[in-house]
Amino acid sequence: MPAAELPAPRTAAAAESDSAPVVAVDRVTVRFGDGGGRFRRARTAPVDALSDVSLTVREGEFAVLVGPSGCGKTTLLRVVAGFAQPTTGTARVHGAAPVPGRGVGVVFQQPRLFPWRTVGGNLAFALARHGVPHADRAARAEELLDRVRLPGMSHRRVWELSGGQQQRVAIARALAAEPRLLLLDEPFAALDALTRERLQEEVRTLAARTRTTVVFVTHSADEAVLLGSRVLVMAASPGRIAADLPIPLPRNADTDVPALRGTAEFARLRAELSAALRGPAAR
Ligand SMILES: Nc1ncnc2c1ncn2[C@@H]1O[C@H](COP(=O)(O)OP(=O)(O)OP(=O)(O)O)[C@@H](O)[C@H]1O
Repeated sequence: MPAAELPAPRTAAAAESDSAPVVAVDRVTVRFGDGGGRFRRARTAPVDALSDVSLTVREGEFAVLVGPSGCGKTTLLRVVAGFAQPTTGTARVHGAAPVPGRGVGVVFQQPRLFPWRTVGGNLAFALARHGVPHADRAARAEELLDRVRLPGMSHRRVWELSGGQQQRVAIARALAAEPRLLLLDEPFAALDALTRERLQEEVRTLAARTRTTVVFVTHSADEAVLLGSRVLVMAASPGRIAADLPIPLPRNADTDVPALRGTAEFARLRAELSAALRGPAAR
């Protein structure tokens, strides 16, 4: 579809600028290694994985963190999830210090499912932790599988599924707790190119339909532009946010996502992001 035929975009700026902050990261520094090892040779210089990072993600935004290896993307996501504590500064999710698993769904590069349980068993475990009564869990698991396009797969064993199907189950498990915030750390990096494209399209549509706030980590500029309502370019040594690019592509539940990849606007934004990744601020 040529860019001229695209429906008017509901841009990040227009739709989310006045919505409530879901994530508020304020002047966060994370320093690993204090150089205080007991033996001189074991001492290493401290690493500022993040230095003075501030970030606000508002309700309904799809924020993508992109940047070179070691620039602190995973560390920032772990701080927001409550898995890592800032050395200085504060992180807040819905106004409170983040507690792992509370109101936040997390998806990692590897699906990390229980291999001895069925697909339904994996989802039932997550639903139980979320307080869903036993009698309701099978029906809820089926609903979740519908949402990730795996209907009727509840009785399958995890090892019977492809990598892409396992990652869909991991996404369904993250959705089990009805999170208002979804954090994804390179969830498609281990998948083949076609599966990856399909899952990108599904996650984009799912987020648009449910208006879930998302923070997504990737190395891929294509993935960042396709998925994000906004892309945060990070740079290393020390880890920091070097640029914040709005992505004014259409984001509705019925947007034809595959067609977006072929538009002139997508190509323009992709070039803009590449320039930002190579630019002086990102070095
Ligand atoms: N637990 C740790 N102890 C010491 N250093 C760490 C630890 N975790 C991360 N680091 C360092 O912090 C920096 C940022 O790491 P992080 O994993 O956040 O980067 P990243 O951008 O996610 O990298 P990648 O894209 O390769 O996954 C790196 O220099 C890394 O070596």
